[in-house]
Amino acid sequence: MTTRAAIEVNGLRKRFGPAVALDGMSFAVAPGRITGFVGPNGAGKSTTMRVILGLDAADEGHALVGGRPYASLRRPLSHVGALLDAAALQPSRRARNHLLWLAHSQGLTARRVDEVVEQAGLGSVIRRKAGGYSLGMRQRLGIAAALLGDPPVLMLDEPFNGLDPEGIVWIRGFLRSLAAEGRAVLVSSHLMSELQDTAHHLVVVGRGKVIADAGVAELLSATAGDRVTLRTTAGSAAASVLEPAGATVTATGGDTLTVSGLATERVVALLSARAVPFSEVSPHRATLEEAYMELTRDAVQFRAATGRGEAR
Ligand SMILES: Nc1ncnc2c1ncn2[C@@H]1O[C@H](COP(=O)(O)OP(=O)(O)OP(=O)(O)O)[C@@H](O)[C@H]1O
Repeated sequence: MTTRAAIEVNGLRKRFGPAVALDGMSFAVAPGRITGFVGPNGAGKSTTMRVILGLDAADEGHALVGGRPYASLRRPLSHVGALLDAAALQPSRRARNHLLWLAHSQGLTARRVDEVVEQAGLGSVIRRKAGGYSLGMRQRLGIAAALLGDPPVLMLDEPFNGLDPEGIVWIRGFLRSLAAEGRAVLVSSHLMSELQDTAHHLVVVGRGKVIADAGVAELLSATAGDRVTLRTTAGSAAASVLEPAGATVTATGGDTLTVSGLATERVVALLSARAVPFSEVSPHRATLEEAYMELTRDAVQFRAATGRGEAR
């Protein structure tokens, strides 16, 4: 038996005039884990989320939440909670009233509002006007709103935006606890370092389609390849021993070199045999940032021009 995906996006295509926003976007989001949704500016992340929520219509393809189109969901907040634009608030309305209004529209109680306010850590400020909220507080308010209907699926567009370091630590733990409860959590972000410690799975997109759809651990090991990090004060001596043995040696800053083409043990053996001093030889550990840069190298729409190259 196959478990139905919490979100299914299938062959979405969408143009805005001449601009192709989505060009065959397809992926699935599983319950019980955090799926990072990452890609360069303009890759189509927000448009995809808007199509899933029925806020934009796709030209082709379809998106399902819990196996059904969003438009067919009765009381949608109990199926999917979303934070798309934290700034979209009525500034003169008190934050609690904003949540009460949403709750009543879905047949939910004021008690539920108080629960999500506590969950989002807004207890002390919830009676203030939303217009006076910092971006971080707005993000928390948006998350509280997304949780109102206790939905099995959560979709958050750039939820780390505007959060201070404490807020970032809070949201990482909070998202993990939501996934541990069995919910599907789709999070878009540019903060790859945050996703490294947060997401279980990544859907990497560029120019309106999926470039990679894989577990975080899998992506990291594929990026690390067979590279070895070597720390030595005798860089030239090390290169003259390792290169004839088939290695490619690249200086990566300070006394650190990256060696590719030889296994870690072989590097240690060769350097030791020729008495080349070193303080570290270890398998290269890729960061998610590196994996992302490699995957999106060809898909970036707006990267600073180098030399006489074009920006596009
Ligand atoms: N309402 C709109 N009208 C015209 N073009 C649009 C509209 N919404 C999105 N686009 C275009 O569609 C493409 C995808 O945009 P989208 O906002 O979905 O990307 P994104 O990955 O969310 O980017 P970012 O990380 O910058 O938020 C971009 O080229 C964008 O300019």
